[in-house]
Amino acid sequence: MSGATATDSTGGSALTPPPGAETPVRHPDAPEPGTPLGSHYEQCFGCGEAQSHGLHLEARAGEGVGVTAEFTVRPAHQGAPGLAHGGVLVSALDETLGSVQWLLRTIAVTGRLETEFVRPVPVGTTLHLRAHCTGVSGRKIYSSAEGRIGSPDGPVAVRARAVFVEVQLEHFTKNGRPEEIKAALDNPDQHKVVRAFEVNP
Ligand SMILES: CCCCCCCC/C=C\CCCCCCCC(=O)SCCNC(=O)CCNC(=O)[C@H](O)C(C)(C)COP(=O)(O)OP(=O)(O)OC[C@H]1O[C@@H](n2cnc3c(N)ncnc32)[C@H](O)[C@@H]1OP(=O)(O)O
Repeated sequence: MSGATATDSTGGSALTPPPGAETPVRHPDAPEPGTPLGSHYEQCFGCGEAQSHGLHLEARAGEGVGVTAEFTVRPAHQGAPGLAHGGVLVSALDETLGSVQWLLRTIAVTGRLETEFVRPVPVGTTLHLRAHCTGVSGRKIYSSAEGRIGSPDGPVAVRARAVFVEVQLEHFTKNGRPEEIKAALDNPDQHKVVRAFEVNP
């Protein structure tokens, strides 16, 4: 197997766009670079402003099909004493990579996500994240991300690559728990988000 490219059940290279993948195109109505993207769902663990247990990650539109985000590691995020839990860092990367959909105006969920932990991230650190789309192939959206310590030019602490798979709104209405689905559909702000993704609720 030496030198072979890792493959998966999809038959292709897992995390890099396959030959013939389309170059991602920023949607003409995507928010201007620097615009805060807000939350796609107020109870989201990654970005929800009403989620008291969440990461409260704040993402902004970047250049091209990219985003930037900040996440500050709090004591509740520890794995080892004084250091961020790896799974929490993966969540922050997942959320940042997911935010790229705002620029494509597509709803997609994480299919695969690979993370490289380059350095430990102490509690109190603000992680400066950026992510961009690297290719689109059918319903598969390929993207990559990195997180830097303390500033956008700080040392790299984490890197990730992912494949998101485009879904319809029914993905959530059919699979989610009825009480949260109802509350979300009753919330006018949620409808605005869905419209921003060009999906009919
Ligand atoms: C009520 C109101 C709600 C409002 C909400 C609206 C706003 C929301 C906005 C944005 C939401 C984003 C939320 C962000 C949160 C952060 C991101 C997360 O953490 S998401 C959670 C973790 N992920 C999952 O829970 C996925 C669980 N998995 C699945 O549901 C399925 O497996 C899914 C959808 C990923 C694929 O299932 P299939 O049946 O649709 O897929 P098939 O038709 O077989 O494949 C389509 C293509 O995708 C590839 N594919 C399928 N699964 C793949 C995978 N796991 N990895 C890579 N490729 C995969 C296949 O090979 C195929 O490719 P070929 O067309 O043949 O080239």
